[in-house]
Amino acid sequence: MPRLALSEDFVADLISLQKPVQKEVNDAIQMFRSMTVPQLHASKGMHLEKLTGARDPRIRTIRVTKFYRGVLLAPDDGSELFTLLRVAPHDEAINWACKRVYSVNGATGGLEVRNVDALEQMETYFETKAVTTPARLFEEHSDTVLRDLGIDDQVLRLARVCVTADDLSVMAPPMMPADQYEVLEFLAAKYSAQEVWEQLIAPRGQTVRSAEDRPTVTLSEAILNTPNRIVEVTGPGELERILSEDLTRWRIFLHPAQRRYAYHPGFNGPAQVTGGPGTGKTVVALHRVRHLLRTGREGERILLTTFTNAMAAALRDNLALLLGDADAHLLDQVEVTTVDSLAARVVREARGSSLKPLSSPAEKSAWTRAIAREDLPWTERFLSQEFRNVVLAQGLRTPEEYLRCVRRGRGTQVGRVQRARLWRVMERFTTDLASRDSATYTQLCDQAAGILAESGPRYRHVVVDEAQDLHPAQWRVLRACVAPQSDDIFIVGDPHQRIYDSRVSLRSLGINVRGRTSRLRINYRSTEEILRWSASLLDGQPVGRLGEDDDDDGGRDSLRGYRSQLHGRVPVARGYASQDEELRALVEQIRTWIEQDGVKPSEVAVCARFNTLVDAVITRLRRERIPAVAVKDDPGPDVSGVRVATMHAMKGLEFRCVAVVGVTSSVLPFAPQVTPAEVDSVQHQADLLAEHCLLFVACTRARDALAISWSGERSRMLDPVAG
Ligand SMILES: Nc1ncnc2c1ncn2[C@@H]1O[C@H](COP(=O)(O)OP(=O)(O)OP(=O)(O)O)[C@@H](O)[C@H]1O
Repeated sequence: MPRLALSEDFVADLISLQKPVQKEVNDAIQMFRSMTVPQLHASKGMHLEKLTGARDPRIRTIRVTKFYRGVLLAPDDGSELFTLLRVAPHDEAINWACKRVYSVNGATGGLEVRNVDALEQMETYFETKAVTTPARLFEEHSDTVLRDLGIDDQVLRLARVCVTADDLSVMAPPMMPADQYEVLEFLAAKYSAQEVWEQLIAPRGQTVRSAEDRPTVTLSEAILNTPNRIVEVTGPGELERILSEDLTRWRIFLHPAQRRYAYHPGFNGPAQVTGGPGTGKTVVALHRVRHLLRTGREGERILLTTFTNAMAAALRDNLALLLGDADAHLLDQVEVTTVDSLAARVVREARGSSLKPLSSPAEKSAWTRAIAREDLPWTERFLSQEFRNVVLAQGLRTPEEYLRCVRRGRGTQVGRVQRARLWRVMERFTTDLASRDSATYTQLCDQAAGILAESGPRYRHVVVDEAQDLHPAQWRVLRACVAPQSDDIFIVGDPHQRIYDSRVSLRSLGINVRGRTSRLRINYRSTEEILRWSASLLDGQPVGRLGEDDDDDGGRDSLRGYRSQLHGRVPVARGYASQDEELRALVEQIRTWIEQDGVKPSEVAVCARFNTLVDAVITRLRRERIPAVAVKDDPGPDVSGVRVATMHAMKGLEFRCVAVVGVTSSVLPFAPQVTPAEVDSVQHQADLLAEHCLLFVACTRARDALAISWSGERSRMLDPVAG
């Protein structure tokens, strides 16, 4: 019987087909699998055909419907493993198939494809273009070094005529083989050959450094070496699972960098994956949960946390999708929640009744009460930050501890006498709240961490999404939930998306990820144009590493090597004389997206800094007969209408088109949110950075199109992009 594998491109084609055609494809595949190889070749129905003019002699087509053809790679290594490469209308399939050549990457041993016709044209073009330029992009690397990294003859010739990184990007996949392109991209970004080896080749299991010494890899071995782009159909239910209607690519094909951590056989302690927006960190977290469930013991419990209840609901749905029917019974072993909800429950169970979490305005009033009748030099904001960022962050319990502590992350000096006064005010604040059966969320976490530390761990594994915004008290809850052991905590997050004021030294909290960290660099969500544009909003901003505050080595994170393989329009940034004009232009923009570009209203989002503008946008859109809904009302996926939200509420979401409105100097940065430098210079920097990150988060939600606007004076935060 022939064996069958499906390529990523085939799966993408299949997803885009109408249901009846999908069914016909499914039927054809079933028929294919039920025949022997000789029957297959003889079958009139299948019409397995060699193509005249195909550049790769192993390429065949089969008949799927009257109009559609499947493109196959037939084995030439004595195996019976066929790979379905595409399914497309007849002419398109033939045209595509004739130009492709499949080969085995010399370093990764994976199967790769190129558009050989297009690359040959590029060779002629760049050879002529480069004649007058002696300096070449890869001149510091010898042919041997490039070959050892998997670069083959044709790609080597092309690499030698590249003068700039832009020359290389013209030949991005699907034109150039993806693994080889990635190597060249890293070298062009000034990674050394050694770093490229360590980051791209060694993780694929290659141990032999020299290309000359490596054994030959057969076609079927190469197919099985490419789980990031090809999946073999194994058991009888497997095909149905792959073809199921909820099919999405992230469930099947992981980038090697994603797979390496998601399916790591076992970390000897906490592990961490970072990466810019859209690099698939949540996807990795979900696959890690699946791996832990499949390899763990029966009944072992897993805690999967994220930042908001809406995100927890989405994570739960996606986990159920990933597990599918086959592993659905494992879902009961996973609790998906926010750390705050978990903490509130732990406290409620311990007290026998719940504490009411305090809203921000109620907290401000409580501080006002605590300082009433005293002539103190501190504002409510200063007190609230001191309580949250020093007392609760360090879990201080007594005035003596507070007197002795190092006030990490605070830029003001506070002497002994002042500390004693501050402690009294904070004590009054907590007593007042306790008498009202109320507490801030951070207090709840602080209490829950204490309760859990005494009662002992409750889970075998903890997996944390959106880790960048967790407060030390929340980390203590997580640390106490699971005993220190192998695979105890798996963390994913992006310090460039830190929009709440939480600086943490994970090491000091007993979560040491040293030697078990990885970074993702390919963005699967947005176009390269949106990515570059958004990343430059953070140019020069001092973004610290995830989980390291200034007391660690204070190193900086960076978006180096962060990129997308998708391309589209450059974002538009435009100012207007009045808000009315700005909203009129917004309506026009949304109409263009929906009516001309065919985008569904629910795939369009508008976001603003505050709810007042969110409400104004909704009213305006509805007045113009464009359906609009507020994200905070939690519209399900079936509700139509443009999504409108504050920038904070955009965290973790994604849309095809995003408009960010009201980006004026008065709201970004928002002065009341930024501690004046003279009050606390360290806090000032942290607050300003959070404002920059907020705009960055909003912009990086866009997949295909991004429009930014303002009325009146433009925010200075747009200076790097708007000229
Ligand atoms: N291997 C993959 N193949 C195809 N699509 C992927 C892959 N990994 C992630 N994606 C898609 O990329 C998008 C972003 O993924 P995800 O939300 O996991 O990224 P993230 O890094 O958590 O993003 P953010 O930090 O911006 O919230 C999603 O649409 C996801 O389905």
